[in-house]
This record gives sequence, C-alpha cells and structure tokens, in this order.
Amino acid sequence: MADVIDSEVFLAFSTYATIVILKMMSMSFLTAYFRITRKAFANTEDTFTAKTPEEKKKMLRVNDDVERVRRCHQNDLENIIPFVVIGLLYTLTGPELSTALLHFRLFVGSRFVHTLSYVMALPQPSRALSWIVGIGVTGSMAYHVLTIVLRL
Ligand SMILES: N[C@@H](CCC(=O)N[C@@H](CS)C(=O)NCC(=O)O)C(=O)O
Repeated sequence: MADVIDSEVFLAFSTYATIVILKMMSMSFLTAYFRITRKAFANTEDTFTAKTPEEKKKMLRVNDDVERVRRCHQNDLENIIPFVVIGLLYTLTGPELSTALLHFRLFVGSRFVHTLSYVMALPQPSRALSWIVGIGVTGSMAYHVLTIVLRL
C-alpha cells in the first residue's frame, strides 16, 4: 500500500483529482455570486436585504443565470465523482505513468472546457464534445480496471 501511495501515478492522480474537485466546489461560489448580483434567492431568510415585503417577495425567484450554473454544478457531480472513484481504482492497478497522465489531463481539461461552455453559453457542440471526452476517459479507466480485476 505504501508503494502505491508513494508512486508517481498516485501523486499525479491526487493532484488532478484535487484540482478538478476544487473546480467543482468553486461552482457554489459562482452560484452565490449570481444569486446576489441577480437578486434571485430560494429561501425567505436569504432576502434579508429587502426593505419592504414586496421587495422580499420579488427576490424569491428563479433566474436563468443562477439555474445555468446550478445545472453545470449538477453535471460536475454526475461526472467528477465517478472519475474520482474509478480513477482511484485505476491508480491501484499500477498503470503506465504516461498513459495515466494522459487520462487525468484529458479529463480535467475537458471539465474546464465543459464549465466554460456551459456558463458562457457557447454554441453546441462545444459542451457536448467536452462532456464526451470526460466520460470517455472515465469509461477507458473503468475498462482498464475491469480487464485486470474482473471476477464474476
Ligand atoms: N444529466 C445530463 C446527462 C447528459 C449530459 O451530461 N449531457 C451533457 C452534454 S450535452 C450536458 O452538458 N448536459 C447538460 C446538463 O447536464 O445540464 C443531462 O440531463 O443532460
């Protein structure tokens, strides 16, 4: 186990997994930013800056920008959690460093492109392609793990 933790592949995985998890966490701050600047809140207690009951009511609304960032965050959760779990198993199978780095870099790059495409509403297929690259990387690592550990 100590060998695995000291290995270059594990260190690379830890680096890229941490970067992409931090990116995902930053979506919460972006959501908060859009909620405040668009004055669009989900809970009555969050509208405490309102001066009148009417203004309070107006601030309890759904806003397109907020919802876009929330969908992007949701998509991160759907893709980054599987990457971290499967990537860890993949790392434990002792892959080649160059192959592992290619997987990790492609995945992290694809998720940054996905976020930019989503938040900036870039024309398709930019978002779809970046999503496919990410899911392809996770699928490739899962395939590698199964070819080594498969016991049915
Ligand atoms: N849960 C996703 C599954 C498919 C998916 O992740 N598609 C990518 C590429 S089109 C995406 O960015 N979907 C937008 C989203 O998840 O809000 C969805 O509802 O669209």
